[in-house]
Amino acid sequence: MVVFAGIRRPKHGPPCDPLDHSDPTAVLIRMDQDEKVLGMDDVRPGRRRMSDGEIMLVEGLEDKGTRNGRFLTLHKRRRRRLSTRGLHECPALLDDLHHGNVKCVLDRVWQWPFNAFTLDTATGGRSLPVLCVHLFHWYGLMDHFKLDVCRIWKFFSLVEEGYHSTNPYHNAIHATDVTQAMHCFLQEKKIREHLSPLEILSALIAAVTHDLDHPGVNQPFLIATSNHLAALYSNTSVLENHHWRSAIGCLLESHLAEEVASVRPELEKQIASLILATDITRQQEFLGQFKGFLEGDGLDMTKPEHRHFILQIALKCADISNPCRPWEISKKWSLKVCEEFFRQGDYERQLNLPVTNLCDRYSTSVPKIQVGFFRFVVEPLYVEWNRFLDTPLSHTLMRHLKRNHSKWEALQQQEVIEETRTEISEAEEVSDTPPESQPRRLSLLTVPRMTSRASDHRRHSVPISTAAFLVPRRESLPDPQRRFTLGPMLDEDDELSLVSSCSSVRSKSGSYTEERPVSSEALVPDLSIASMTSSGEAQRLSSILHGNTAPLAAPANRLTRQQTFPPLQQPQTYVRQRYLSATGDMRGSSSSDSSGERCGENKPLLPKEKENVDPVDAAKLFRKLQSQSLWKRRGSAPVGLPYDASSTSAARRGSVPADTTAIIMASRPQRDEESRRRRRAKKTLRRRSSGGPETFRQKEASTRRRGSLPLEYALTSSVSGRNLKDTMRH
Ligand SMILES: Nc1ncnc2c1ncn2[C@@H]1O[C@@H]2COP(=O)(O)O[C@H]2[C@H]1O
Ligand SMILES: [Zn+2]
Repeated sequence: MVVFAGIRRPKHGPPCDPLDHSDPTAVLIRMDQDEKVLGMDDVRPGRRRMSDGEIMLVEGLEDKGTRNGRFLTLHKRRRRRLSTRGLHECPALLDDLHHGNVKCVLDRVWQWPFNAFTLDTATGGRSLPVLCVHLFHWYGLMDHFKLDVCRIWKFFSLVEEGYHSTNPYHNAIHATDVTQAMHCFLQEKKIREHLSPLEILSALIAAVTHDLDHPGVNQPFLIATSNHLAALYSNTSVLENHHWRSAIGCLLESHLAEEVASVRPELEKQIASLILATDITRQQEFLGQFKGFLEGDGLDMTKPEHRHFILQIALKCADISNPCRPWEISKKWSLKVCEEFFRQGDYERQLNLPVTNLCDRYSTSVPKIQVGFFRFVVEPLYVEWNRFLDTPLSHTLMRHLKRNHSKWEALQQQEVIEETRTEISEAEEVSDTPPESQPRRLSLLTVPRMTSRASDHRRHSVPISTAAFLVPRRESLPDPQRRFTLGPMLDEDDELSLVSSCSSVRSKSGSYTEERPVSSEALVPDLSIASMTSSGEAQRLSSILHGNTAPLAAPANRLTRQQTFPPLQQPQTYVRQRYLSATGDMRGSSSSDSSGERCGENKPLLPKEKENVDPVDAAKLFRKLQSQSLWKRRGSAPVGLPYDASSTSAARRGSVPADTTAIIMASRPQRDEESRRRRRAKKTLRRRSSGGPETFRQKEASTRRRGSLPLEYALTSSVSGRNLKDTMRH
């Protein structure tokens, strides 16, 4: 044991032996696979079979083991055991195997090439509580704060439950990933040496709860759809405020709050401040301050405020650390985050809202998004982080970041070439086909979406109800070919994992299921945060959130829980009020941010409206409400602020009337795009018919003109403030 920041903790143990002699299960499994004594299909009904993930994990471990010869003796043991026992006769052994695998992953939890997906598979989807309980033990927090292990487990289970498993990206695995990254940063000497147990406790809880109850859409979307949270937090750090308040809700409900009563105010303050710092729109603010410290008097880590600032930066880095993971892991995260963006774009399209550039699967692509994100968001922060740490870990991060960046750039280039080729072949077709019937082409490297084809046809200018009857969209390449093109980007697993559990999906027979009618409820399937109940309850929630820190009686606990996450079983009479709804009675409730940081006061909310309106009229009603309530909504830009209509994202600010922007944005870019397209096609044809050689540069240039606003624009402006808010904020 060594003493660490006043806490007792075990030393790093030697790397565990995955096929430890005391772990007979692994032996049995290996025999099953190698010698086919027990085929997987032979497992009797009712017995538990190994999942694919478990088999892969064991195979991976075995490969390593058998090559270096460490497990030779096990081969002997294996034979002996097999003759006496079969896996199917003792399914409980699989639990041991589970534990062996989990232990193996956890023993490497301090290493950077950590794969949260592997831990999730090994733990049967419980990576979040497993990792956190492990870390709490590892740091000695259980002993130091005399925490009850059951309450700790309950707390992390609640947190896990609070993440939406239906989100491709903002789910519990992302929380696990960020917490592990935070753990790595906390191990860095410059930081570790000075941290107090309370700071470690706050940092870990903040990391694991930093996106709690994330709805899978960003703040501008919540504002544009008049979500009650936007009003509750005055359109300011809406999600981040909700995340930290949800974290406090879990502390209360698990009764962990009572166990840390002596430090609770400080703990809550730190959690709030750390989570609020993850608001990506505040990146410039933090970066400027960080640079100031590094270039000026430096940071004095003996000062609590400096330590807290570094923890804020550490959490921000951990939150966007996926580009710094090894390529295979990083790529997986990239695909997932883009799929979430694209889903939001689909919702926006269905609600007749202007589609955020970054979220439009038809006009942007994963490599494009990644290149912009790496260049304008991740690198600037990590350059400074590396300057501060300057350790083997930070060098490793930078190495991965650069390598991954180059790979995305190469993929983007490849995409440009593919697009150019397709453009030429399309141009040839154009000469025979009237322009009106030309389909919109998908980028070759977009995340595949296995939803109804019908939704692909829908355009802003086409009424939702008629969209389903349009002629199917043609693609430049037949499906199998598209798949092939996606080869370097996606493996089978990626594709499958991107299937939305909520969208229409391809049925087993291969046909596509019907698209659901458009209603705000259907659009965001798991938006539990919007499940506010009656105004009375909302008021009680408000009082709990804003300062009533007295120990809660049971009903109050239940209330917090109910407001934060969807009740497991909703009463029959429960009326959901999402998007279009807010509670009139809440007007009087007051709000104060106990952290004193960027948390807005309560403003009068929209008139009470039920969400279960006629789905066909949802968009109409939505626009009406928008215009009715606009004067009440506060935004960071005044309502009448002139804005650049060419920027979709700018147009989507909550403070700008959604109805007018929807009209402008729905018609303008499309018309422009169409006419540009025709001009381009004609030009290409002219060039080709005149027999003039077309250089690559020319091709590239013509391709670049395609689509709506280039990502670079959004991101560059975002760095200076405005568009980043609208695009990146999740
Ligand atoms: N690989 C990525 N590509 C694009 N955006 C990302 C990527 N990783 C993280 N982000 C964005 O950065 C944001 C950081 O905070 P969030 O986790 O709330 O939401 C995240 C996403 O919106
Ligand atoms: Zn996050």
